Amino acid sequence: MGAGLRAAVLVSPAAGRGRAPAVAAAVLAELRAGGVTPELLPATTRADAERQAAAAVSGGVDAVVAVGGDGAAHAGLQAVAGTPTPLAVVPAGTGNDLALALGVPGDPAAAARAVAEDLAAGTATTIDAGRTGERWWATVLCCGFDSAVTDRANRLRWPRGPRRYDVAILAELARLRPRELTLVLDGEATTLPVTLVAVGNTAWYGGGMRVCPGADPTDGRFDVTVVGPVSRRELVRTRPRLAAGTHVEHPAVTVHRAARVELAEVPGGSGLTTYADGERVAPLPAVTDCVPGALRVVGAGRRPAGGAAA
Ligand SMILES: Nc1ncnc2c1ncn2[C@@H]1O[C@H](COP(=O)(O)OP(=O)(O)OP(=O)(O)O)[C@@H](O)[C@H]1O
Repeated sequence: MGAGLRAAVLVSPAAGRGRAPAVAAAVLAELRAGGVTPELLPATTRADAERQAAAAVSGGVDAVVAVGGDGAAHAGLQAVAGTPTPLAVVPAGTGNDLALALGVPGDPAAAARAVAEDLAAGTATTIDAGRTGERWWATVLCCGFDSAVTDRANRLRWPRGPRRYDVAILAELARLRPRELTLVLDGEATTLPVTLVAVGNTAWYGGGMRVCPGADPTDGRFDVTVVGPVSRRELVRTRPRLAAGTHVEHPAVTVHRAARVELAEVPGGSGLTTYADGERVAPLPAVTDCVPGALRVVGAGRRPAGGAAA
C-alpha cells in the first residue's frame, strides 16, 4: 500500500536558529524508513518555497512536509490549501503553534514517523483554514498591538534574534493607545477602540500563547478575541495569562464567533496590517473567511492539542 509514496520536504533555513536544517537529515531518514520517498526542495526564500511546493503538488506528491516553525508551515500551506494534498508539520522552529494545535509529536523524528505512518495507512485529518485576500493561514490572524510589534521587530536591524521582540514590545508599549477599528462579524458591523483583535482558527499564536482558547479548527468558524482599551500596566500584567488562556476573563476582553471577519481602520488610522502564522498577511482593510475543511493534515492527533510532548 505504501509503495510509491512521495513527499516534498520544505526546510525553513533559519527556523529555530538553525534547528530545522539540523534535524532535516533525521526527518528524511524517518520518512524513508516509513516507506516514503522524500524530495527535498532547495528553496532559500519564502517565495521560492511556495513556488516549489506548488509545483510539487501539481506534480502529484502525496504530501508537503514543512520542517521548521509556523512560517515553514505557512509556506507549505499556500501550495496545499484547497487541494486534496495533505500538509505535514515537523516542529523545529521558535514558534510551532500549528504543531501544538494539531497534536503533532514535539520531537522532529517522531513527527516524521507519524507522517509516514499516516501516508502509508492513507489516513488524514481535515481542518478549516483562514483565507485573507490571496493568502491562506492556519493558526491565528492578529491585528493591533501584536501586529505592530511584529512589524516593528521586522524593521529593526538590531538586536538580532528574539531580543528584537523585547525591544519592539517596549517601543510599542511606550506608544500604546487604542485604535478605532470597524469590525464586521458575519455582516454585523461595530466600530470600537481596540488594543488587539485575534482571529483564531486554532487557539495558539506567538509560540504557545493561547489567545483564542476556545478555537476549534473543525467548526467552520473563527473564535475572535477582542481586547478593548487597556492601560500599559494592565496589558503587561494580563499578558502572562495568555499562556493559560485565562485573559478572556478580563473585563476588557470579549470573544465572538464568525465565519467572515472584516477589519478596517477608521479614516486617519495608523496603517495597521495583519499577521498570521507569524507572517505578514495583508494591510487593512482586510476580509477574512474561514474555509471549512480546506486543509488536510497528516501526522497529527498523536497528543492532545496543546498537550505536552508524548
Ligand atoms: N523553505 C523556506 N525557505 C526559505 N525561507 C523560509 C522557508 N520556510 C519558511 N521561510 C521563512 O523563514 C522565516 C522563519 O521560518 P519559521 O517561521 O519556519 O521559523 P521560526 O523559528 O518559527 O522563525 P521565527 O522565530 O523567525 O518566527 C519565516 O519568515 C518564513 O517565511
